[in-house]
Amino acid sequence: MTPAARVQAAIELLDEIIAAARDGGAAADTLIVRYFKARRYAGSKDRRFVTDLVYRAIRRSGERPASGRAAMLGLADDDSALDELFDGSPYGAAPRGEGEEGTPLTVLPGWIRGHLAPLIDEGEQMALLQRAPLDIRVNRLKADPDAVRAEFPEAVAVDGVPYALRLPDGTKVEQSAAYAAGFAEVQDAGSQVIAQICQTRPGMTVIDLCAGAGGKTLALAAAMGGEGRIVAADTSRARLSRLPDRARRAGAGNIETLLLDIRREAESLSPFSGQADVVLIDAPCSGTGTWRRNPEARWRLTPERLDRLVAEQARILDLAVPLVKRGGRLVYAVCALTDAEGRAQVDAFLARHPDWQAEPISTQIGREWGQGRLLSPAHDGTDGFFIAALVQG
Ligand SMILES: C[S@@+](CC[C@H](N)C(=O)[O-])C[C@H]1O[C@@H](n2cnc3c(N)ncnc32)[C@H](O)[C@@H]1O
Repeated sequence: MTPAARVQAAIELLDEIIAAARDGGAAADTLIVRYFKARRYAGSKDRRFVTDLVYRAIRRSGERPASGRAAMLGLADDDSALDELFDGSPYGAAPRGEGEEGTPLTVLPGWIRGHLAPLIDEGEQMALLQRAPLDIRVNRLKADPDAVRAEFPEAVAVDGVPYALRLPDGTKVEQSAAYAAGFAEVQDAGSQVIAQICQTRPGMTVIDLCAGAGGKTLALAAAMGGEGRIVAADTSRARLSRLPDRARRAGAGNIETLLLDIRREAESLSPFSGQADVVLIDAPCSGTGTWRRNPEARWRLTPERLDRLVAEQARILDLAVPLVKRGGRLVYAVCALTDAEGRAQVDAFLARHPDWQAEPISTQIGREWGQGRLLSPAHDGTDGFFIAALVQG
């Protein structure tokens, strides 16, 4: 493909990604794979070049662009070599029209700013344009950090997160011997902090109520040394079905999965009433804290969707209450930086359940925020999270 044809391909792909974001269609990664499957003439260099252009254009557009062409022209505004490729050559992008404007550089959709925790000021918001680091968690069920570090000599430790290692961007973790042997999992250091805050110990009964594919379940299992019981529950069969294989690879033999029927969760959970030493709610959320990793997700969130998520989080929190045994803890986490999902959500929970209180969280990561802690990309170098530990008074 000529350089100009690559620009045109990026424009076409961005058109598809914009439409999918607007209409709830497939994710950008999926659309990119499909696009190149149907265009076998594109070589690996073409694919890399086009994909890089697409993600650079997505990253600099907090607001959903009007079109793929507008998004690419916006990118070309800051890159004269790219601008010259709008040359009208065969298969290439048409030259810029008189007064034709590109999408302006924005970090976030305008409406979300007023919803973010005030700690996430404009300076902190800029960090959401950067690329996220690549972290792994050493699986202490099978390996020790020194052995894993020997396989990744450029890894650096993450302060306050004992089993986390930060790797150079592009490290092929999933092709490493350490990964194949179950010695390491890819996991953001902030996610590892959530598991730490759960303070799970061998012999406990633990319910991971929104377990997904089990990223945090596996970290909880590692802290339990394989002793005790972990129930990994979720309403998504697709996500939950990935957990048994991951658990086997990690050597975690004490995890059971529980598929929940949405709105009938209480029925399936009733056998665990008053049983759990720890319930973790890693709730469905806006994902604002992970927008560095999923920049296109900024185009999918709407005020209405945010309201629905907040209501669902409150419902799940209330579902968890009867499961926690006397003296047990409920850990609530969202990878979100909005107050409605974090600080205000927990305040509302405590108002609904006056016999519950928040426990101080002892970790050097993050900042105290309301009755919990806020981790942010700018302050902590992790994904953004709000976390609270709740106990019955
Ligand atoms: C943030 S994700 C969990 C990620 C997971 N804990 C991990 O570490 O990889 C939120 C999960 O909540 C699940 N979920 C949504 N509504 C739920 C409900 N009512 N009960 C349980 N799980 C629910 C979603 O299917 C999704 O997997």
